[in-house]
Amino acid sequence: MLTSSTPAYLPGLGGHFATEAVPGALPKGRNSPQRPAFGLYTEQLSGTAFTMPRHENRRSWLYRLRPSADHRPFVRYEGAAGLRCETDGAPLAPNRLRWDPLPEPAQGTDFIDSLTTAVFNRAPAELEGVAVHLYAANEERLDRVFVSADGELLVLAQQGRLDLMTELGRIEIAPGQIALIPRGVRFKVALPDGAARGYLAENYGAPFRLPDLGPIGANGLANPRDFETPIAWFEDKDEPTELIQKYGGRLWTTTLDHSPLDVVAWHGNLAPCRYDLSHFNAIGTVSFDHPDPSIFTVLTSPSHMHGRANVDFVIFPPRWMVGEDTFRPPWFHRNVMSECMGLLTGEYDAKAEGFQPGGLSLHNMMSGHGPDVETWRRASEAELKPIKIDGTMAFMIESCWPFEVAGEALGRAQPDYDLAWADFPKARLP
Ligand SMILES: O=C(O)Cc1cc(O)ccc1O
Ligand SMILES: [Fe+2]
Repeated sequence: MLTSSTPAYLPGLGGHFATEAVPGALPKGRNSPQRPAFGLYTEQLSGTAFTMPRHENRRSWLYRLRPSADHRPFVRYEGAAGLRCETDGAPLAPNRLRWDPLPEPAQGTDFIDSLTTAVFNRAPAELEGVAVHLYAANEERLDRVFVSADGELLVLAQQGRLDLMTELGRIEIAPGQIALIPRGVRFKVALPDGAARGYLAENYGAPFRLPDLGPIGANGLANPRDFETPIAWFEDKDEPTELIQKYGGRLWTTTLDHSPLDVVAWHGNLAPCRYDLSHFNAIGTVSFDHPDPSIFTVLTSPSHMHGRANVDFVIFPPRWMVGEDTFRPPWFHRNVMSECMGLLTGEYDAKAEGFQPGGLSLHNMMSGHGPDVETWRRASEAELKPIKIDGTMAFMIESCWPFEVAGEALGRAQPDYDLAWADFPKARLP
């Protein structure tokens, strides 16, 4: 049995896993025996309605030291002042926006208190929409556990590793790797490098899944075997532990007399996982034209309209550009979908400057955008030999619902982003 302090993982996405940290903890042949082994408590964690069709049904069975029902009332949590899906009250303007990375956090800022909302749409109770938050932490607080009842969390590490100690196991991610934490799964965050920065997309809607591949065939893009789910891990800790829950867009707190990360064994298909974006099998043109960025979809959360995503998580990874007679960077476009982009490392091929790693941009429904003037000039004049776009990883959280801008974030936006598209020379007719 694996007992080392290094997390161990089970490969695959969408499978049914069974794992126990103590031999004999997992019941055999049934979910809720009369007397579970060692006096463990049985709990079903449902990520979809009981009645969802089988291929979309997500739930796991947890066997834990204490039932998670054992807690006193939650009261409002007053920290994490930046985690607010609220506007400044003004109507949403059809402006393009871009942000520099978050400023240095004050000393002693942990992961939870560092969470800062940038953009959001819909509301948790609608079970649709997504919020994009950033984190920049420099303090480890292992006596505090976080959980979002509002949505599934997609964690994108940009600087510094995270050790996500979840109820279902421990996940380590380094910059360029992502983690997916299902709605309702509790976790605390260790910072092996002492500090960390990154992004958090909180998906209120249908759980993320791999996109259909259509004519691409049975393989490609993100392959299921590259996702890794942790084996069961738990802590047996009878010490005061603060449990901070995001619920209805607000934060709530209660203090337990034990760690809630006490799941000794579990089985099912609702579990956290991680994925290294360098495993993404990028597909692009080998003839001409710049394809739609949907070819770079890692994960999708469908909306109720077939083919139109509640959220697509899209990346722009290192890749060869070989298109002939083609303007190779992203074209000018106006999109019915709304695009929020971040940059994990390197440079993004549509922007010559101003879009920094750790930064964010917003191009909402029907906002004209695309290459900045410098990128347009270079790409229009470039010799079209094969070139490798390397050392870069941008991503997009694309949603069918236009994003609102958090009041606090609006004040931090770059004042002159529109200038990225000023001074294009006018076309000359014959
Ligand atoms: O706007 C962006 O930079 C994202 C994007 C990239 C691309 O290659 C095509 C369309 C698109 O929206
Ligand atoms: Fe775009």
